[in-house]
Amino acid sequence: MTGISQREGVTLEELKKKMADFARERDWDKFHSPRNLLLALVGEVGELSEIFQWKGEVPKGLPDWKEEEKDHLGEELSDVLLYLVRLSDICGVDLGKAALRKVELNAIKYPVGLCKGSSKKYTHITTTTTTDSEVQSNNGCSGNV
Ligand SMILES: Nc1ccn([C@H]2C[C@H](O)[C@@H](COP(=O)(O)OP(=O)(O)OP(=O)(O)O)O2)c(=O)n1
Repeated sequence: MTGISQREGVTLEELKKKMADFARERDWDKFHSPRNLLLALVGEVGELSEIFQWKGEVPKGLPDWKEEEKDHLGEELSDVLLYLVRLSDICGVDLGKAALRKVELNAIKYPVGLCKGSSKKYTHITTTTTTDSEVQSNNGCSGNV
């Protein structure tokens, strides 16, 4: 069977349709209510967290993980994504559009000139007038939190 899993890329729109077909074919639309989907999503986030639980910090790329462990991680990440896509659809939210808009809003909230190198919350960013050299030395956010 040639499915989307064999392809290089996939769109949120395709995933949305796959999930809608999956539910309709099983007569599961009645179960896919906003609240049920939210709880299912949170449950899957819990399963995702379990994979990392007690491991301490792990290096990016997970170089020491076995293939089976990475496959399992991919499955749990996918469950989270699929329920998120389905929840958005059922709530009538265009997730792709909403996410792009949010990225733009984030960029306004966290201007590079004030936040570079700092992980401070936007509510703690110094907005008082500073000289250019002050901005360069502390980026308006004094140190990481
Ligand atoms: N009512 C349901 C049940 C399942 N799924 C889909 C979305 C998820 O991708 C996956 C979740 O299936 P399970 O509830 O069986 O959870 P797991 O796949 O995580 O299995 P397990 O809990 O054994 O790890 O199936 C769905 O859309 N609607």
